[in-house]
Amino acid sequence: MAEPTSAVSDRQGPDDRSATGAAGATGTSATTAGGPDRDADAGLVLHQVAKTLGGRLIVDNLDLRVRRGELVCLLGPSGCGKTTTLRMIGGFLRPDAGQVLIGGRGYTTTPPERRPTAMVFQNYALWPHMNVFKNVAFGLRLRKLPKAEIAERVERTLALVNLTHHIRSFPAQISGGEQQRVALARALVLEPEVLLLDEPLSNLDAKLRVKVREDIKEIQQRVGITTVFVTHDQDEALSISDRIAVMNAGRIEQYAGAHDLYREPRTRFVADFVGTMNFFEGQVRAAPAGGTGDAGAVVEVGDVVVPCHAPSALAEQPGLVGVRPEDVRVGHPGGVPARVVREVPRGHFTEFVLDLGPLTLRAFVGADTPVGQETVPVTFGRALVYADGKLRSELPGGRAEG
Ligand SMILES: Nc1ncnc2c1ncn2[C@@H]1O[C@H](COP(=O)(O)OP(=O)(O)OP(=O)(O)O)[C@@H](O)[C@H]1O
Repeated sequence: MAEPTSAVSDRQGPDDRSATGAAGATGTSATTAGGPDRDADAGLVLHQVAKTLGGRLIVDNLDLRVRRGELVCLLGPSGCGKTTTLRMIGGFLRPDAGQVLIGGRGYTTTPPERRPTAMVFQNYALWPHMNVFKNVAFGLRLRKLPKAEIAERVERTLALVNLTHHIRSFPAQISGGEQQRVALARALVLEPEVLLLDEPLSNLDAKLRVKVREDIKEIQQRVGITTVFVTHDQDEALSISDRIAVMNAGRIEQYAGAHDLYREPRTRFVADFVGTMNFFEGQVRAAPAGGTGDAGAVVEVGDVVVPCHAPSALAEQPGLVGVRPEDVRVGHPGGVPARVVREVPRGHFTEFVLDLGPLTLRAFVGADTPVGQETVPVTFGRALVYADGKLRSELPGGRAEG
């Protein structure tokens, strides 16, 4: 097990003193054109970080800036390079190129134990023969801190994660969620500048995962610690992050808050990966005068013409159109008739599967929408238009998207 790391006391990171290893690891000032952001207010900066493993480029010139105290999720499908990126931040892997800065200091080539970072692993990596106190105290003992200080810091941290009552328990005597909180305490007790979490909830059942992720968020906010959290679970990322970096094939496709990521996915990949999206080939045009009520545009899919209130762009040619299920509006006047294929009650909303001739759509509608009808009128609230995999957001006359 790698031991989490100690804080570095002077303003310079070790990279600034010993220029070895990764390309460009040293001496770049904040004012250098194209250089990294050395702003000490940036909790963590990755600048053009790259890594090849087994002859494959796994992380591809990645840039990331995490503000002090911010919780950022690296979200992406299996194999996209999330863990590799996290391991480079923690010092367990050395980048082939690029720079890692923490609090404005360079740490690109610094070993894990000399970085102001601490990692929480997927499998907790607790020592089974040590009780909770000893597990949490382990890193402080290695640092040979005085006994009284160790006891004080361990007790304070266990109180923070609400585990004081288990201080003498062994890992096998506590639940999975509690074990995860011990792992968190073991990282936090070192008072790192950056906390790294690698799929920390994947060993927990679904209900407990929700509870523990809320605990982690609450503790992270209370401590105000800069945090990078790796997950492939979009629900987890959307619910706890200040910002989310969506990764695909070693690159960040989009870096934004949960709301923007969901409402304004900049690429087809993000639109598809985050949430549910109806995608189809269609043409988005200005509405013919007087034809579609108050909708300013229409989406044409074959012979079907659906009124649309807020398209991201109008296009002369058919292209890829994306409509979120909650933007498929059911029961509005002026809509085109759609056959109801299926209605699935989902508690606070109902999922409709709708047949519009050339198109099958999913719609999420309020639980108060009448059910049991054969056909329903359909309009679109918002439609996103993608060209070459990228969101088109220009509208004629500079009209902003509604
Ligand atoms: N030491 C290695 N040698 C060769 N290939 C590796 C090595 N470590 C990782 N890889 C490959 O790099 C790719 C990215 O791995 P990484 O663990 O970063 O992905 P990830 O996004 O965290 O995925 P997951 O969600 O499945 O953990 C994978 O295809 C993996 O097989």
